[in-house]
Amino acid sequence: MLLSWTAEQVRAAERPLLTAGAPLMERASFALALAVVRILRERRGRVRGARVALLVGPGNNGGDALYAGAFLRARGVEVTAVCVASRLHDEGARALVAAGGRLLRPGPDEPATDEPVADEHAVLDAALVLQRADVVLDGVLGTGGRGGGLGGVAAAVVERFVGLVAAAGAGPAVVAVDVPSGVGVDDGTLTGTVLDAELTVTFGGAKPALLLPPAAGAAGRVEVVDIGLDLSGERPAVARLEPADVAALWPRPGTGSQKYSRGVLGVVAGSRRYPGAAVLATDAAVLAGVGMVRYLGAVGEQVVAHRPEVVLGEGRVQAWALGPGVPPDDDAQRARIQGALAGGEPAVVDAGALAALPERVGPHVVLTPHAGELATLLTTRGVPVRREDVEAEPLRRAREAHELTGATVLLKGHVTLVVGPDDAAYAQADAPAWLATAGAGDVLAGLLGALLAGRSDDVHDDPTLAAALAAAAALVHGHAADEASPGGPVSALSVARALPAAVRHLLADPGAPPA
Ligand SMILES: NC(=O)C1=CN([C@@H]2O[C@H](COP(=O)(O)OP(=O)(O)OC[C@H]3O[C@@H](n4cnc5c(N)ncnc54)[C@H](O)[C@@H]3O)[C@@H](O)[C@H]2O)[C@@H](O)CC1
Ligand SMILES: Nc1ncnc2c1ncn2[C@@H]1O[C@H](COP(=O)(O)OP(=O)(O)O)[C@@H](O)[C@H]1O
Ligand SMILES: [K+]
Repeated sequence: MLLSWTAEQVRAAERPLLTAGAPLMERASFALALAVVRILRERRGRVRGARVALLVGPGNNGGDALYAGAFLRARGVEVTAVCVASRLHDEGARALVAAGGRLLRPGPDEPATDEPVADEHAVLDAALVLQRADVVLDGVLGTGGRGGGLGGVAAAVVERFVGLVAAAGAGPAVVAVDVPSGVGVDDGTLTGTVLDAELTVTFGGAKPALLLPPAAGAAGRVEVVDIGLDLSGERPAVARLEPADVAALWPRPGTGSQKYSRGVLGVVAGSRRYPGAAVLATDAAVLAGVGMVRYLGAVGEQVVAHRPEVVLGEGRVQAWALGPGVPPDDDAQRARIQGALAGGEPAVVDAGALAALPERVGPHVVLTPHAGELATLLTTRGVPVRREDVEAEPLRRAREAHELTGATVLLKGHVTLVVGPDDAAYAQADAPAWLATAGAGDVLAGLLGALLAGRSDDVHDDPTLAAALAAAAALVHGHAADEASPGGPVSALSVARALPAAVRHLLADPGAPPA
């Protein structure tokens, strides 16, 4: 599991070590320099003679970059620090200069003020230094940053540099120091000017912005460096499940299992207008490995024609998947959905079922909206927001929906967020963008329903488990998309079809990357 901690948690964990004189910045900057060396070897074979440019802000984040620069000088790298703040980490700057590095000061401003930049030529010179480098280290702001993007000379230099790279069609590798400078470190917001990185080297533990959309998109690959912080007593702010976690959560049949003990999933989905949603949700549930699927709705014949394993009509179930392909004016399905939710079994509430949600439910109910549906849900409950507002602050909006409804909330997107009780939050980035295709959400509803049915007793005992199961379903969904068509387009049906292999691979070797 990849865990992240807030800036305050990390600072608190650093304090006793700094008091004891632990060389945290040396550890951080040395690891950072090694990451740069690896990239230089990959990019140009040789380290000696390479060019590295540092974007340096006023605090310790800039200090990390400067010390890393001094290490790189010792390996024969040409290092230029572009200092974009009036203050500078003095010892770091001295170390770099002593090692033969160069300091460039394109302007006097602070990193995020709106003051006009005095000298356009100096900005262009600095941007050219960055463009001509093999690697650029972004050390303007770290956990001391207040979000909202860069300003002043930092923004001017970064914008100019990005323009030069776009015009040239290629540029240096950008490595963010701890976080991409200017992101909302704790909430993952991304506004204003932020330099996109291909790698973020982060210290002590990941920060929420590295996992959360939209900021995570600017972070690239994330490498966590252990600098000796003890965060074991802290509750992580945001977690990301990895394959081994999913293997531990997935229900496996034993020799004594029979179909009822493995769990029965009730599916209320589809309509004459949208029969495909019922087919996809039931298909996914069967293929995810549930004991039995019961279908309730108007298109049972089509469901059974496609999946003869499915049983039609009412009966006992251990969990529900509700809502795919159910239009708002379908009174019969709406009544079934409300009846199902009244029964207290774990349930997935998707698409058309979101409008039938009672005022309050428990966390054993998992809502699976996309951003537009979450905006509608919040708006109907007195928080008027638009889809763009949800996309700008997905964690905050998903939390609001959890607080207003009591449900576990899975917010779909390129990164799928799950929030549950006790501030639990997961951010899963397992899906290729090809998965953004009609019907993919219906597959997720069936798949998650199957998982809830298989672990229904455990969810009854501890409803907070639903959040981890929802995150696990998002991971499996993404792996199934990769399995269906590695690196290429997928149809929702092919994703459902790939579920048995995706689950098999995760259970057999959870350490292996997706196909
Ligand atoms: N504390 C430690 O011992 C360690 C810290 N480390 C590094 O130190 C970083 C944190 O350093 P700092 O606390 O010095 O903070 P930063 O270097 O992130 O920021 C420096 C200062 O910039 C100013 N600032 C922030 N946002 C601004 C804005 N929008 N406009 C203008 N000014 C703004 C603030 O006054 C802030 O203190 C971490 O991200 C990490 O890179 C690492 O060296 C590991 C050890
Ligand atoms: N850019 C993206 N990259 C990866 N996965 C995505 C992206 N956009 C959407 N998805 C995933 O695709 C699925 C789409 O679901 P949904 O919006 O409900 O579509 P539908 O209702 O057509 O099934 C979700 O699981 C979502 O997380
Ligand atoms: K940074």
